[in-house]
Amino acid sequence: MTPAQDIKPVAGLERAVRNSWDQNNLSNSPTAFSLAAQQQSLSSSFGGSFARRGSVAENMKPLKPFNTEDVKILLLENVNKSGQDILRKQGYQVEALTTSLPEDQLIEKIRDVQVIGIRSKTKLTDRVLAEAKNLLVIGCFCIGTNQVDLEYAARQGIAVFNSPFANSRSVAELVIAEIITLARQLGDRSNEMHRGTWNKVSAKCWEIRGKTLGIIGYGHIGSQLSVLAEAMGMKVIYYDVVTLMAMGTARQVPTLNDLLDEADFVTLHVPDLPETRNMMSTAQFDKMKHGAYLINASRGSVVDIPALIKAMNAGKIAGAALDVYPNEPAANGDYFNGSLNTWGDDLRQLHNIILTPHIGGSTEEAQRAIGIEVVGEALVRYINQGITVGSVNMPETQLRSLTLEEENTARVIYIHKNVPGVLRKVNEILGDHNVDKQISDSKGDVAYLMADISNVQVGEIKDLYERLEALSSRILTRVLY
Ligand SMILES: NC(=O)C1=CN([C@@H]2O[C@H](COP(=O)(O)OP(=O)(O)OC[C@H]3O[C@@H](n4cnc5c(N)ncnc54)[C@H](O)[C@@H]3O)[C@@H](O)[C@H]2O)C=CC1
Ligand SMILES: O=C(O)C(=O)COP(=O)(O)O
Repeated sequence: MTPAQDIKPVAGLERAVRNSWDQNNLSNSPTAFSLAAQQQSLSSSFGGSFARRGSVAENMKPLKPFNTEDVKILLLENVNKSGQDILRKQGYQVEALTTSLPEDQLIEKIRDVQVIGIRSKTKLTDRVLAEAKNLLVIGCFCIGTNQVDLEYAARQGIAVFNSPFANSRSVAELVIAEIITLARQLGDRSNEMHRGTWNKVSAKCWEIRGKTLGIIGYGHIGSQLSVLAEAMGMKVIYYDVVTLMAMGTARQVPTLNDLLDEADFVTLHVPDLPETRNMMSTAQFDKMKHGAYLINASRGSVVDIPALIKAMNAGKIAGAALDVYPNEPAANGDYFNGSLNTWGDDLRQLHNIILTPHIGGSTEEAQRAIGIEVVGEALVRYINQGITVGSVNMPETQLRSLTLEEENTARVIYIHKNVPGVLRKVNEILGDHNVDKQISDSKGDVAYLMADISNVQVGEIKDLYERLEALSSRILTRVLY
């Protein structure tokens, strides 16, 4: 059973109508989750077609106490079927596309959906998110979240989730393969054979045993790689901005230059941040050992490609493997056609360079695991129960899952500006009912409040909802029951 099957939607009044941070520019027009529709689903829930008390077996089924089929989900970039299946089983409307979309088409589609699932290519900028009036949640079916304006999303009340380590192993294994491939010039030999040339050489081909691997960024991927590399007889050093426990006999070095001085192979596993942009450029290549190798499977922004080309042409760098690039296309097809990158042709001419199309995390195992994790442990729990554990841009809050046995109970979710006095006003409104549990936390400008209230009648929910919506601190109100 997937975790998502345990998370039942709580029956409910859902409203995705949102105010933007600037209350004056707001559209309050009802959406797919309009009040009328909610009331309709509400009355059908209580009109006998939906029994609140059911057998355990009945409760194991994906229930539809509110119209889950009203929830529209757009999945881009070939999100794995494992995730799609769970969403469809929940009853949501799922549209799954194999590619990313150009911005104008993305804007057109995002206006209409409550949930979007993306991978590393789709850029959810403030410009795009400003149009996403119905969006409740973004699922990044990958590790990196640099493609989403996380702060802007939070200020719009849109939670963002990712899969923090389900593809780490796949990346680490790819890098191991690349280290050996570069050390033995396998790419060149294979290309020669494909062209019909037998070129048996041992000059400048090496074992990796006893060589030093320098890992920049010792997080999930860097530390996995460290273990694999040591098992193959390499010495491992690493550089990270934080002090981290070494795996095995690896050793943290204090500066990037220390790492570049010592390493035979340098591999990058840092996120895309202002501080990591072009962190490998001319000065860093100059610092590397003569005949060292460079591997980048992190983000294309981290390596200055023209500087790498120069260092390789000068013979300073003996080989490189690139999985990521500054501009990556939205779909499979032509890439090095000269229009995207002026350096494309120069890169392709180099010897002993492995160029892969951002496939570090592209294995069956990783994609299946990511699909299940992002959907089951993030999206469904968030849509159905408002739980934000694992969110990368909202405070992490959790109350135990509400069950359908709990009569006259509602879960209030109130995402609001993190300003003084909000809790007092919210509690004045909730105070007419019995507040069983409440949790509130903030992250930067945004705070997230969850409260389970009992002794609330269905007829009272609309009023409760409207009073919360009227508060000036409000970003998004949801009442689930
Ligand atoms: N090629 C591919 O298909 C994939 C690429 N990635 C990329 O790999 C990156 C790393 O992934 P994880 O290891 O899971 O991330 P992580 O967050 O676990 O580790 C990143 C490490 O980099 C360190 N770091 C941050 N800034 C630094 C700096 N300026 N200098 C040195 N260290 C710094 C952090 O302290 C952290 O320890 C992701 O952010 C993503 O962009 C991730 C998965 C697949
Ligand atoms: O997980 C990541 O951050 C990756 O870079 C993998 O991206 P992808 O899912 O292959 O678009």
